[in-house]
Amino acid sequence: MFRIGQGFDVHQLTEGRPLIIGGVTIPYEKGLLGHSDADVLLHTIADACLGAVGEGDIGRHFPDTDPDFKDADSAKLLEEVWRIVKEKGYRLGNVDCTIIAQKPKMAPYIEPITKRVAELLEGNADQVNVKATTTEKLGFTGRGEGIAAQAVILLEKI
Ligand SMILES: Nc1ccn([C@@H]2O[C@H](COP(=O)(O)O)[C@@H](O)[C@H]2O)c(=O)n1
Ligand SMILES: C[C@@]1(CO)OP(=O)(O)OP(=O)(O)OC[C@H]1O
Repeated sequence: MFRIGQGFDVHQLTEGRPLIIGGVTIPYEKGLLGHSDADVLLHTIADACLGAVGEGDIGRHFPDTDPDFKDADSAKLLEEVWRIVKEKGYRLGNVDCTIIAQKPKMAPYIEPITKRVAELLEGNADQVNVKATTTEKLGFTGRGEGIAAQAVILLEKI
């Protein structure tokens, strides 16, 4: 049996924060703003996982009003989400993600991000695909005001 889930998330770019995407710190003049470390890709993947197993979303599991999650490492949040997925008897089929960012150029970081996501979902790199796109300078992503990410995940019943 298979379950499918999708995720979408957006965070604002601001000065004075590190840019962390997919668990990888990327050198850039701005970082993402959030209650946690604002890792837009890991949040998106966590939401896709939770959606696939009918467990709501990350805000329900890790409220942004809870001081425990202030500046939280989103890898730890995804590990917790993955524990729920495994508890329900699923393993990774594959996950396909898109990072929507005008800048910075993501290409040099796609491989380390893919490896990290595979590690967090206890799969292999060939089960994880990470893409990036600009929005051709259109909209909030195009103006460099924020970064968005989306993901679709397929889980297989063990
Ligand atoms: N932040 C980004 C955005 C895009 N890329 C790569 O460039 C290719 C072309 O992007 P378009 O938005 O013009 O279609 C895209 O397919 C990515 O390979 C990137 O590395 N970083
Ligand atoms: C991750 C959480 C919790 O720290 O906070 P943020 O970093 O603000 O991220 P968001 O994607 O807005 O929603 C989930 C939150 O509850």
